[in-house]
Amino acid sequence: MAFSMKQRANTGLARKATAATSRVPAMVVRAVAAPAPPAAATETKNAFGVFRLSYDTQNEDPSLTRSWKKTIKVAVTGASGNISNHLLFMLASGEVYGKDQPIALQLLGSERSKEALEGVAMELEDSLYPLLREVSIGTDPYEVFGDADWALMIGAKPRGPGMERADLLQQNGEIFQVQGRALNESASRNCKVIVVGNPCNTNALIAMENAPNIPRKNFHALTRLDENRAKCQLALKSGKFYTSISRMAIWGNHSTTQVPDYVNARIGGMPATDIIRDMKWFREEFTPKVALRGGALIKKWGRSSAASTAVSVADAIRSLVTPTAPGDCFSTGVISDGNPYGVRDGLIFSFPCRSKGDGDYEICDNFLVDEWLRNKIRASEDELQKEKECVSHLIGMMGGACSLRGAEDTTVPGEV
Ligand SMILES: NC(=O)c1ccc[n+]([C@@H]2O[C@H](COP(=O)([O-])OP(=O)(O)OC[C@H]3O[C@@H](n4cnc5c(N)ncnc54)[C@H](O)[C@@H]3O)[C@@H](O)[C@H]2O)c1
Repeated sequence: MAFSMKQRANTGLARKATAATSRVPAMVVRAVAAPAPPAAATETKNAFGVFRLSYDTQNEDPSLTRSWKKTIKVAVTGASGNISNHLLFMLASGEVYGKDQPIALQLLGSERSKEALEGVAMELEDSLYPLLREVSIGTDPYEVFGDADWALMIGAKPRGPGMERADLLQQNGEIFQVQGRALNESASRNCKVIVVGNPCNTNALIAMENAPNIPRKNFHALTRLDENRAKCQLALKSGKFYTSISRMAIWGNHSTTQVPDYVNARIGGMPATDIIRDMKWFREEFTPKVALRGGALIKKWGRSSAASTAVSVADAIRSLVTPTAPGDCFSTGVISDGNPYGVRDGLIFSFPCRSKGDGDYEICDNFLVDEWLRNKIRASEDELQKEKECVSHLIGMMGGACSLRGAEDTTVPGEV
């Protein structure tokens, strides 16, 4: 296989970075705004495009590439972190977007993870994936999101000792404000965005509100891991294989207020409650087990889920690029505007959704919401509203007061 590794042209970088500077972010400004001393200029130059791997398609066997689609650009943040360490190789292998879908990976890291990011690029190069047409790395989101068709936003800071949820919302919220603006400026106008970094619902809201040029519908918060965990518990309890489980929806926030919906779940096409005839188990074991699964894993393993999270990101993408089976659904946190369940507008809220496989989706409108479900959904909605008020200054909203300070912590310990 022929390929070449090229240093990126400096002129293009300088042009874009300067344009970005005039528009805001501290991250970018630091790198290029002021008349920079020579050392800083060199650093900026090297911070992006150290690796740019492009295969020479001219001399390739056309029988291999003739049926391939147009290359898509996938930006990934937190690209040298634990989740990405699994996900990037799944993306490059073709098992997510399809075996006829070439991709370009555009990887964003933080200043601290620059070296590690180079290591990731080297690993990708050495893996010789034919569908991986290009790898580029950087620390400037305006550059890295350039023309991205997908943005998988995984990078976030972990919660430090003694840090409250409100502090985490602020700290990571600022990252998503900057990156939302960068998406707005640089990404494809129909970029699909999946936010993984926690607190993912509110981070997705912040990114969305800072990216008015991209449709609000295109922003997702990852709740697919919660769905997969719920399916696993139903499979274990019923003794049926997980592929027989359908309509397993997660409602609300990716926190312990999330609502794994056993009311509408099916096992082998039958209501789950007809197969597992134990309402006490559903309410007192199933529901908390799913919501607290992340914390339980950390206790056993000493770190938060990475491989299963990567699998769930892959599942979330596949759910958007392949048609949903008739009657089934997938869970994803999306904008609540105009939803059929009376959840207030303006929140990123997990709903049961379905897709035609064109990258878009609609919220399923035929889920039964009984009183138990309604009360749980309302509690998660209230929590998301409070989170929104805590970050009002990051989304151009006036007058929000953060009532989460000192409140009960509903985030799985160690998950953020
Ligand atoms: N939604 C979910 O279901 C789910 C599940 C598991 C983990 N998570 C969250 O995913 C996030 C990542 O988890 P991980 O295990 O990969 O963490 P990690 O600490 O291994 O990796 C995070 C990476 O992000 C980078 N980073 C930090 N700030 C950045 C910025 N401003 N721009 C770009 N990169 C930046 C860090 O340098 C680090 O390499 C965490 O917030 C975690 O809580 C979400």
